[in-house]
Amino acid sequence: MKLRDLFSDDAAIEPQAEAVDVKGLSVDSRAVKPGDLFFALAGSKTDGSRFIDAAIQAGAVAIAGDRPSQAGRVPFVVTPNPRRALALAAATFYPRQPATTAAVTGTSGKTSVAAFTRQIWERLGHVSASIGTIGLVSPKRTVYGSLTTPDPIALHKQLDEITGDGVTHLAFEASSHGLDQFRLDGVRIAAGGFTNLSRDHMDYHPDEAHYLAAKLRLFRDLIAPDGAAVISADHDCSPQVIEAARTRGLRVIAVGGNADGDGEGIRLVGASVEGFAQNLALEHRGRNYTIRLPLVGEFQIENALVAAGLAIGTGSDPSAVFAALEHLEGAKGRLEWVGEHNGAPIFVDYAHKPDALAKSLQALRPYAKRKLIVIFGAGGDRDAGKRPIMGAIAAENADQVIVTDDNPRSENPAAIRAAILAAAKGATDIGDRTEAIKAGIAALRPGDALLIAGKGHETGQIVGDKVLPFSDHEAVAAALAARVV
Ligand SMILES: CC(=O)N[C@H]1[C@@H](OP(=O)(O)OP(=O)(O)OC[C@H]2O[C@@H](n3ccc(=O)[nH]c3=O)[C@H](O)[C@@H]2O)O[C@H](CO)[C@@H](O)[C@@H]1O[C@H](C)C(=O)N[C@@H](C)C(=O)N[C@H](CCC(=O)O)C(=O)O
Ligand SMILES: Nc1ncnc2c1ncn2[C@@H]1O[C@H](COP(=O)(O)OP(=O)(O)OP(=O)(O)O)[C@@H](O)[C@H]1O
Ligand SMILES: N[C@H](CCC[C@H](N)C(=O)O)C(=O)O
Ligand SMILES: [Mg+2]
Repeated sequence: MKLRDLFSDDAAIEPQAEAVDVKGLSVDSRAVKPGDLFFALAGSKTDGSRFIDAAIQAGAVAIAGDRPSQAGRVPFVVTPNPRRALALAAATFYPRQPATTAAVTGTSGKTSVAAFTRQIWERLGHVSASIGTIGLVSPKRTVYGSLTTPDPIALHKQLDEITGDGVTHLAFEASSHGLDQFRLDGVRIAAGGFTNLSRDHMDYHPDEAHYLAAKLRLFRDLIAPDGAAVISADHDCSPQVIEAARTRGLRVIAVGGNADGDGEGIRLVGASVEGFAQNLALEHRGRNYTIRLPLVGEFQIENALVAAGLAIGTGSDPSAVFAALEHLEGAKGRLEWVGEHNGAPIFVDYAHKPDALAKSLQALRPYAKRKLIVIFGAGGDRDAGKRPIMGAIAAENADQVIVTDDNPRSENPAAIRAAILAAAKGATDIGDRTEAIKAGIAALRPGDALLIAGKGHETGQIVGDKVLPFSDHEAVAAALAARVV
């Protein structure tokens, strides 16, 4: 592809460089291949412009960045926002995208909403995929991904491939990092969803306002002008998100108890727990629906309604969409029942931030007639401020707390646990997660319930720079099978 064709008019390209043939795109000098266009990006740890020489040495035929460089040996494209230019170039270079794409943002629930939206579309007969924290899930390929919102090159390569596979419908997660770093600016988004907002990623965003502003980019800048915005209406921040969507002229579908059931909204009229399912009464366009949602956890109602809204907002028939909710399966490790001991259920959940931990403990309270036990930790090299907050939430919402390790990374694991324990009176400290799980299960008596929080679908324990194989699912299965409990 010609260099000129990869940029919009705001990029300055010397006329003699316009026809340079670009064979690939790269943002990492260590991954540059001959023929690549290298984007020099200012990052959080270093600055890509320091690696321009290395990129040229590796075969880069052109460089793009916001400051002209002395590199001189290959053409340099000056563009005011290189990260956004990269996203648009990636969309041009890998041109195919599923015809219908929905994105979801919010502090919690993105992975679940993306999975639910894919399942609803699938049931309605569309070839569907989802991309996010648990990777790419599509009929022809399932690929683990390390980022919630992949970088634009990986993202558009994947969109192009799955479209070639026949995928027509895609739901994907828009993380605040992804939005802030313009990773998804090249995607044609027909509908965007918003779940909720609470403390997260305070190691990246300077404050909550910056965090919310990143999320609002989905509605302010990215959804197609004739697209839909599906917004959970039950939070303090909901009016602000709805306002942003209305200002853009998007079709707003509010969902939840505060939504308007007479019109576009999906109103939650009532909900009751029945075993491991919930019965919902809904109203949409003045019609009433009764649904059995086969999922544990009040928060899954919000996720299911946002997913339903995304399907309706992209043209699916409401009654078929609501009927599909009766078949939803939770995403792996999201308040997932993984076994029982002495008749007490054991759940694995990905709650690794304060609000999620509170919500999942509250969701399990109805299943613990006696004691609710929780095992959790906090990641190293991540927001340290959340540790005591999570400790206090566990102490308040559970009857027995075991603090353990969850990806200590470069930090001292005992120090992370100590920060949690300081706010969790009476908690037990068991660093080794396998031992903690054994102890939690051994403590179970009839009428109890156990929550193992923080790792969800993860299959490794990150200690230092090593990823040691570990899964909560396997640790539970091993403890139950070995009858050590
Ligand atoms: C903090 C963050 O978001 N970092 C992301 C960002 O890296 P960066 O640009 O800040 O990297 P940097 O190390 O400062 O380097 C700057 C530039 O120099 C380049 N470089 C660097 C060294 C070298 O030798 N040569 C070279 O060319 C780098 O490739 C980069 O382009 O852009 C990179 C490319 O897109 C991402 O891989 C990287 O994600 C890192 C690995 C990461 O851990 N991100 C996490 C925090 C993240 O994005 N999480 C969110 C949210 C999770 C959730 O809530 O679910 C996600 O979407 O996954
Ligand atoms: N709507 C919700 N409200 C509050 N908590 C939720 C909600 N949905 C999920 N959770 C909690 O958050 C955890 C993560 O859920 P999920 O993976 O769907 O969200 P996410 O936004 O993708 O999270 P992440 O950013 O970590 O990938 C769940 O295991 C549960 O504890
Ligand atoms: N068990 C994990 C969760 C990480 C979730 C990820 N989305 C992030 O915060 O970057 C940890 O704390 O290491
Ligand atoms: Mg996710």
